[in-house]
Amino acid sequence: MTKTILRALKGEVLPTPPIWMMRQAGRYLPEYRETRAKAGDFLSLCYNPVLAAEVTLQPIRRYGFDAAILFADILLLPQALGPKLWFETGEGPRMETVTTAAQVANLKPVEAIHDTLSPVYETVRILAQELPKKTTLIGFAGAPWTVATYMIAGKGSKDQAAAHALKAEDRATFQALIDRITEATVEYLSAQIDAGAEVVKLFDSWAGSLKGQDFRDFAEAPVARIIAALKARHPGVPVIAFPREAGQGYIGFAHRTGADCVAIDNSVSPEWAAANVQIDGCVQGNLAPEHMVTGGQALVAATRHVVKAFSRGPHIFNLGHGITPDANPDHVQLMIDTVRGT
Ligand SMILES: Cc1c2[nH]c(c1CCC(=O)O)Cc1[nH]c(c(CCC(=O)O)c1C)Cc1[nH]c(c(CCC(=O)O)c1C)Cc1[nH]c(c(C)c1CCC(=O)O)C2
Repeated sequence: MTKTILRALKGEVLPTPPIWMMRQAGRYLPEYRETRAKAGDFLSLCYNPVLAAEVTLQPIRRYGFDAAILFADILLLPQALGPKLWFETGEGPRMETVTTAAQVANLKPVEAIHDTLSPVYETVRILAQELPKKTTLIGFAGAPWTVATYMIAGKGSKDQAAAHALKAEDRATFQALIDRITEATVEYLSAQIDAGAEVVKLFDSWAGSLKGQDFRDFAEAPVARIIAALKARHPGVPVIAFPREAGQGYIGFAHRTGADCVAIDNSVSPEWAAANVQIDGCVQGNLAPEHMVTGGQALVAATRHVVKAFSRGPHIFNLGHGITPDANPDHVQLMIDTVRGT
């Protein structure tokens, strides 16, 4: 019996959509907070295969999601290319910046990433052993544009101004950085697949700030390159792409990149996404994560709305973005029960 997530990714319309949740292993769960405290800090947790596998399994045990997503972070890959990475408590990630031709040239060669990232592959191997037979294991990486925004600014930013400035002022350096991340991402995801990942997902959290030709060049082209390289090496391993807040850019995204599924954020309606994106194949999404905080009848109604809007095509139920630390674990259960009709 093929796993439900893999069936949906092949284009099958299932009577009940399979379900998982972005950031399903995270601070809203007391058992996550406990394991994270044991690990010391977030990065130590990411690089501890036994504990990273443990937090990946926690939401599977508690809720029986149809997929588990490897516990790691999109910033581990740039860290493996050389720049220092740390997390400021209460503020988020900080990185050593890469903004000059010399700094791009000084990044470690792509083959060197495995020295840093081998614990992540070990986490995948543990999970491939320990997950229930019906649960799909999803590996992931950041898409090159989003990873580049953190490398260039050295932190998260609302408008990605530093990356847009480098793109405008030193196109060759910007392109060289995108190319290096693209090549490293192929090796990183390929190693995750070799270790046992059955699906991989590319997170382009800041795709929405790329407009017009920039969207084609930096949200689509690098993702298309990664998918083509992965398909050549691992035919049959599906790829989910998440060009968050792409808006009109969602239309035809699967065709132009080769993605098997497009994940949709909650700034567009499920009806719009069904009519414009799901016509090309499987979609994932797109309940607003705020419902995991507020719960109640509004959650039930919004969940039914998403399920119904996507019911005529292949669909994987998910949130439109990650669940937040202030979410209530009981509301997650209510969402799952509503989707599954139990
Ligand atoms: C932009 C981005 C990052 N990381 C990620 C993205 C893309 C998706 C998105 O847009 O949310 C992706 C990511 N981060 C994490 C995962 C693990 C798998 C999952 O459960 O989805 C995944 C897939 C764990 C994490 N990554 C992070 C946490 C919280 C860390 C903690 O325990 O303190 C988790 C569980 C930290 C992180 N990591 C990052 C930021 C900006 C932060 C700080 C923000 C925050 O505190 O929520 C970078």
